[in-house]
Amino acid sequence: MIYCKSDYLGYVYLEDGTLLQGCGFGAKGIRAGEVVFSTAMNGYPESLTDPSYRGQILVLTHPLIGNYGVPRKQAVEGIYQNFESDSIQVEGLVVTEVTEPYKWNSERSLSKWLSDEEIPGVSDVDTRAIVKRVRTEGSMMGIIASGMEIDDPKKYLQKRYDETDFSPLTSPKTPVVHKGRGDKGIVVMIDCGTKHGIIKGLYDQGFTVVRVPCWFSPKEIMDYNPKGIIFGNGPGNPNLYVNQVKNFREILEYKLPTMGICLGHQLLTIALGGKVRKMKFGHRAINKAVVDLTTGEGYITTHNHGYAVLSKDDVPKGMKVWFYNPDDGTVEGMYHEKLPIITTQFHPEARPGPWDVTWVFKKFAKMVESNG
Ligand SMILES: NC(=O)CC[C@H](N)C(=O)O
Repeated sequence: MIYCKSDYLGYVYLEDGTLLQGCGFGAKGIRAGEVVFSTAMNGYPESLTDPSYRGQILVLTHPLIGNYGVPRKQAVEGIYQNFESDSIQVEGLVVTEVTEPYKWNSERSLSKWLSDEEIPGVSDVDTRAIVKRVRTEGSMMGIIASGMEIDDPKKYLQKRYDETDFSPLTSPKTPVVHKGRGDKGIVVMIDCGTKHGIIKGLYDQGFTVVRVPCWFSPKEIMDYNPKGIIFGNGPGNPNLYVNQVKNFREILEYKLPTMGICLGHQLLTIALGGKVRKMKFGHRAINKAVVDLTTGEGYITTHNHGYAVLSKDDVPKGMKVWFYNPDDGTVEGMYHEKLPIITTQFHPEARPGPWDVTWVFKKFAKMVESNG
């Protein structure tokens, strides 16, 4: 019998039959999801609240998680400065060891935060064993159980991650306006589950950012008379966003300066006739290298994606590869030959990673400026 600080056990079950026993922490409960891992050593408040993690059980490879606790939410013009959305988005969290916080601005412990938001956590399992399975077999469904036993795994694994549309859970129901400090005008962000870091990146350029629901029609979007359009990040399989892709095609006809980030990069690829496919286990980290093909420069960037434009063969006509990942050749950004369209698969807003590529927002602002 293992000793658990929490006094209750926890389990992680992988769809290939692997069962790990550890300790439960956070809320008692049982949830299913796609099992994914991130190698980020810090930034768990940002990662856990990133809506792109909806439907996923997150395994963190760094062995000590929780050291700096959970800060109080701070917002400027409705934009969170230290969280990516209102609440925890992951289905569950798996770590090696969960620690008590030692930081002046910590409001509560990681464990308390998970309890408050009814999210189960499991600690004291060999996270390397899980990562090795996922790396060799590919991403798979799994179950996390905290303070509960998994009676019949099949019961929980009916709903498949790849076939589920999570955007109704992560997109705002009505438009949200973040009034800018400058006079750069309005940009509309089509929000299927965006990170607040992206809104901040645009706001810092002086724009008023209007976030609209992911299913808004081109007319409803154009009624704002936007100076630019942003397709943000979001959860799930991009190939399920059929209606949005149809709308995007229509919006592209207006030839406005357009930027796609992560899911937005994928949806723009599909809208323009390219292909987005599932990766074996994805990129989730804050230290992924990308190379800018226009300058030859390399950058260290934040990633969270399980799908991608896998090679230049999948790039749509008219688009050029802008960035690629030197480890596996994934296309990590594109630009249009003639139209003002740029995309990045990585996260230029960085949070919680390095700020090497925040200049992408400046580039977008310049595109808007020169479009008049
Ligand atoms: N961060 C994102 O926007 C992720 C996009 C998509 N859900 C993927 O996993 O590839």
